[in-house]
Amino acid sequence: MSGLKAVLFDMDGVITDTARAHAQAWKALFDGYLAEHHPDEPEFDIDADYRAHVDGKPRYDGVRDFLASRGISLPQGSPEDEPGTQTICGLGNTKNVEFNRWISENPVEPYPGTLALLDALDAAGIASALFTSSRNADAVLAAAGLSERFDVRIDGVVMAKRGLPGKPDPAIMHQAADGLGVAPGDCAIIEDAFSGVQAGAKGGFAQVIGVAREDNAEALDEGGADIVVRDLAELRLDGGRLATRTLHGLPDALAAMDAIAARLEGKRAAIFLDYDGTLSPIVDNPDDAVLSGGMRGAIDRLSQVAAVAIVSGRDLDDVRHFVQLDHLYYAGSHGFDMAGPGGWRHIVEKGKAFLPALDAATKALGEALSGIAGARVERKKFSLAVHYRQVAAGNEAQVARIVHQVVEQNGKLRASGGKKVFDVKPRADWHKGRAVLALLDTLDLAGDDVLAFYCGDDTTDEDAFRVLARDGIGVVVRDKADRASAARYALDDVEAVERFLAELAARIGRG
Ligand SMILES: O=P(O)(O)OC[C@H]1O[C@H](O[C@H]2O[C@H](CO)[C@@H](O)[C@H](O)[C@H]2O)[C@H](O)[C@@H](O)[C@@H]1O
Repeated sequence: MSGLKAVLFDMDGVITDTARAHAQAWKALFDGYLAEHHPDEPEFDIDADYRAHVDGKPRYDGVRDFLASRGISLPQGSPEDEPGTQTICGLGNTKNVEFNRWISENPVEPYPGTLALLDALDAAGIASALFTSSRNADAVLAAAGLSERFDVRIDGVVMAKRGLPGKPDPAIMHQAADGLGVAPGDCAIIEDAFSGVQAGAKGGFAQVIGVAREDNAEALDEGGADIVVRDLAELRLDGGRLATRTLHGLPDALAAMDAIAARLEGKRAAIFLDYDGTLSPIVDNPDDAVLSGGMRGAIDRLSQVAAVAIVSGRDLDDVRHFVQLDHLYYAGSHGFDMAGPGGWRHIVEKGKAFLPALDAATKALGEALSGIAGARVERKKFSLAVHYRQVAAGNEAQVARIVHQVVEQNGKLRASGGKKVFDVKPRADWHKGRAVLALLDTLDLAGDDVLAFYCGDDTTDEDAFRVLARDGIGVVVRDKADRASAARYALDDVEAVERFLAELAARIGRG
């Protein structure tokens, strides 16, 4: 197989975090329209309806397809129709007003993993281009500081001028490849929408990469993606093709100490450490996960030469009790609850609204799991964990079913799988990665003169690896089972973490 000559990127949800802005704008439009004209129809489902009917499509196609899914048809109208006009175009224009309001009121952030991949493509001499059905590409790229980043850009405005059909037709992707002078068979497509991966699969491209930031990996796979990742930080170039980074394939952080030290030169260090499975070995009973004296000493020495914070899924008080180093910063409940020396405390405001939902889920899960021996519900202030390490193998599927049922009925929470645990967290845009960024800000460490490290072992740590994918260093603790990871280095086990922290402290101390 020859190497890629170009990679073609979709925009919303692939380059910028604007897919949720579209989803919210569509919801505002359709909920308003349905309430007024079809009050018996259920509201627009921001996940299911968004993905099935509007994601990735040109604006007016999205209006038509969603309304058709509810058996509603409207006249097409014209693009000049005022927002609010009862036509396909009029409703599409209303959605656009909502979308533009969102981007004027919220920061538009490029994903660090995408920027890291773009850098790697530049370094390898592989061209990149952007295609999007959006007519707002100018505004979105400007807000993200990426106006000049792509030599070739085919957007919704160009599509309208050239009369190009929308996805799942691959015309827009072919035009982007043409613009670069590269044949489709030498290009990879990166897409987060079902209609987009379908288009890529039809279009004769060398590789189609699906980006499943939510629980839609299976759908993208079925749509024709060759590789599905959660974030582009999980991709690497291998022989000129895109491949997934996995725990077992990542370079060892101890062996790469010289390269790591070189990146530290002239910089201050900020070290973020997960607790279970990283600082203390995984044990059967969460109450027994004590920190060894050796590890405590290594963390303490590191904290003399760098800022150190512990970022855990555990309750804040619980993890502080295990670590027992009062001069460190801590983030508990997956980052919703933070504390530091001198009585500093910061509770993430948006977490508070979820306390009743967490209370209800704790009660429902406690009752539903009471008949399953070994199942345990651990409540943290802003999250909860359902442990099944001590559940008989034959009953594990039942625990999973109960957790998913309770979470679905609750509606305000989401569950993710970890090491023999389901972490149940608020359905809010907050996670360990956001907590790391917030702590860097708080500690005045958010500049270019700081190199941030994050060490972790489980799926919830991937959020932190992703935010540091370009400007920081993610180090993941390997597991027997391989899986994709956004980290850049790996360590074998908790002992290796201790050696790594000790070596890091020594090198920072010397340098
Ligand atoms: O973010 P972390 O600090 O890694 O916390 C993640 C969860 O860790 C704990 O559960 C895990 O470790 C236990 C003790 O080794 C083990 O018994 C369990 O199977 C693991 O999933 C903790 O109890 C949870 O609250 C954390 O969410």
